[in-house]
Amino acid sequence: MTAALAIDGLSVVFDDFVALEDVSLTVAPGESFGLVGESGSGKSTLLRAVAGLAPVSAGTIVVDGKMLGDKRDKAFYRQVQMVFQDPYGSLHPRQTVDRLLLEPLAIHGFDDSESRIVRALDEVGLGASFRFRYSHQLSGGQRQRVAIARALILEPSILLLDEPTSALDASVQAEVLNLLEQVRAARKLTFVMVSHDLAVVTHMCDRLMVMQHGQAVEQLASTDLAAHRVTQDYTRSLLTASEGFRRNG
Ligand SMILES: Nc1ncnc2c1ncn2[C@@H]1O[C@H](COP(=O)(O)OP(=O)(O)OP(=O)(O)O)[C@@H](O)[C@H]1O
Repeated sequence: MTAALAIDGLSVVFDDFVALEDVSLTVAPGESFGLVGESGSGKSTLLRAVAGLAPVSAGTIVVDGKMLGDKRDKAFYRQVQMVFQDPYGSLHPRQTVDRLLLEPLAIHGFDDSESRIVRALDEVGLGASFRFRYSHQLSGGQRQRVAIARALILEPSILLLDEPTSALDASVQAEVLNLLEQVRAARKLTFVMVSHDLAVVTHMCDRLMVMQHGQAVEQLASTDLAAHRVTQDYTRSLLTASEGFRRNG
């Protein structure tokens, strides 16, 4: 079976700082793959490199059998969409939800925008009453639903999710994670999801990669992480830290 995403020997260097070094991973179609690791370990850089937002210094990225070059074309963004952590920064505050959803449809030349916008709002649980509100009038959770609708409206097969709920309150976080799970199941999407929260990744992802200092420490199934079947000391220390946090928190 052709992998949804195959990364081989990927390195990203900013000036002389090595943010990613020789990272390889393969994600199957319909799989949900997590990236975990301490702050600065290169998780976002990996997603950004796939999306064409970080410079690839070495290695290859193949999406659905197609090797990506330096520039991403329009077809790539129909296939791969990214959802960022901060729904305040990623949506223009003075645009209506309608305008925000129309923009990608116009760029890609869709002529059935009316029905697509109605369907997208419904799919993310917002409904028609939100259509002509401005994004600055929405809560963080509602904004993130709009960001998800905007990502889904082009019917991508892969979503790159960079800490999609970590800017939200705990209860809203759970709602948005549930929404993401629902749309993944309904549309048979492939997810690559960054989170600093091991519980979120264990819950949402089939497999995950642990990263440290821009390198892959190990890859394992979420069930193995949950059962503490890990091989590397660094992964063990992440587990201990997250459990300590939970006990004290
Ligand atoms: N455009 C850039 N120019 C220079 N350095 C960068 C750039 N983007 C990222 N870095 C550096 O690369 C390293 C990895 O950053 P990255 O954002 O990928 O980490 P992360 O694991 O996602 O961390 P966090 O969980 O805090 O978001 C960091 O040291 C960061 O400062």
